[in-house]
Amino acid sequence: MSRVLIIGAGGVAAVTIKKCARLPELFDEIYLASRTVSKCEALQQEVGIDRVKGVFAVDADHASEVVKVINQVKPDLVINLALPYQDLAIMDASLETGVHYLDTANYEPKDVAKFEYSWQWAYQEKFEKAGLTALLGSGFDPGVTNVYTAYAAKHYFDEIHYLDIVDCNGGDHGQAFATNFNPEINIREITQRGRFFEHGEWKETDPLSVREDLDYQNIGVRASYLMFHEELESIVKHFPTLKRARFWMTFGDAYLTHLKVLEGIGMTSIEPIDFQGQKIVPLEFLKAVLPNPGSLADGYTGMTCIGTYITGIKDGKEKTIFIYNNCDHAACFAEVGAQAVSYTTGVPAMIGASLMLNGKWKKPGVWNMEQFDPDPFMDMLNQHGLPWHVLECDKSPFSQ
Ligand SMILES: NC(=O)c1ccc[n+]([C@@H]2O[C@H](COP(=O)([O-])OP(=O)(O)OC[C@H]3O[C@@H](n4cnc5c(N)ncnc54)[C@H](O)[C@@H]3O)[C@@H](O)[C@H]2O)c1
Ligand SMILES: N[C@@H](CCCCN[C@@H](CCC(=O)O)C(=O)O)C(=O)O
Repeated sequence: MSRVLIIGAGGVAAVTIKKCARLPELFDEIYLASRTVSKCEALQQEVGIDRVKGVFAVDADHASEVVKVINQVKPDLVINLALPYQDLAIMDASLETGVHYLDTANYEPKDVAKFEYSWQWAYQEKFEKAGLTALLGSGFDPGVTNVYTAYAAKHYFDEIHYLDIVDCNGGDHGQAFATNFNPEINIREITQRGRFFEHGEWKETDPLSVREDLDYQNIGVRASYLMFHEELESIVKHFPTLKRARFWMTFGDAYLTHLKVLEGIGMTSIEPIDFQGQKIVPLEFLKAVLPNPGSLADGYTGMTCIGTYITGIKDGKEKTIFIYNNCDHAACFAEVGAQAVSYTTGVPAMIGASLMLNGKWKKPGVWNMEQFDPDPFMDMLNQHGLPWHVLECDKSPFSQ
């Protein structure tokens, strides 16, 4: 019998909770806590009070508040689906109360747009000594892309050398400009300098300055831009044979034009400004005027295609494979009332939690997804709405 506490009640949490609720043999008691308790109540109504046993208001910026909720619920596992700013406070609370931990995005300090694993990896010894498991980045990217890499290394190669993760949202939500997950986190990520790993060192590029036109399965050719994404950091550490690792995301011209204008006029800044006698952060204000990502789901058409190209050596010969998933926005809406970006994150969070609860992915310490056996995770992706495919490629599709 397992009891889980989910923290956060946004787009991703709404998918995870619905998926967990369908597996009573693993998630027999589900509790939900978030800053705004009315959002938790709405989800409880939707999913059913028999499955979501209790809801709580919590400010997860403070470990002491999370500890209070954990002590009331006494869960086996905390699933952190709030924002990256809360990761450390929730990890501290998990340690204090002796509860396992899972998240989907690595820690980022609110006042510096910088995300890296150093802060969370520093908890390794504490979790190990406490006999607790912390699973980091159980979304799609990071998450499934790490598992794809581990699966390829295990089943397709003797040694992997080149990795390119590609993330295409080929969908149309009909809005002039909107982000598909938390706008503040999304825009902070996209506007950073690009970074990739080559021959043992990290190299930087100007933001979105390197482009490849790539052909995505069931979508077509899309402009794809080199960016830094957090899974690169853990994957190059855990697969030291990699000579190069890069991440690419697609953006349309209209999206980039809006972003350029917003940046140009200072609306993406995280530096507080004075506004009518009050301090406000322009990016937080922008978040308030942009559509709520969850609201995009109704009427969203098209698909995402996220995958990993891997080139390496098998039996002395070089080869390239592409492992990917297509996820259809409208099908996600029909199934759980969400769009595909929330769905592709929320389902892997449920799968990571399942494997922790059934003991297949349980080991004291702090772990990235690629450090566990990929096979049970890959099986569950096929069973729970994110089927994957492996293409053997004649050659790598990248021109650089
Ligand atoms: N790995 C991936 O593939 C991937 C992809 C998309 C999003 N994500 C991550 O998923 C997480 C959730 O994204 P989302 O789109 O659902 O965001 P969202 O903004 O829709 O939801 C976040 C939720 O957290 C709550 N929250 C915020 N601050 C809080 C606090 N201090 N205390 C308690 N609750 C708080 C909000 O009220 C909201 O309910 C984010 O960390 C995001 O970075 C990961
Ligand atoms: N899985 C991604 C989700 C973000 C997709 C971002 N692409 C933009 C492109 C929009 C456009 O070109 O119109 C999007 O918001 O979908 C992640 O991990 O960050």
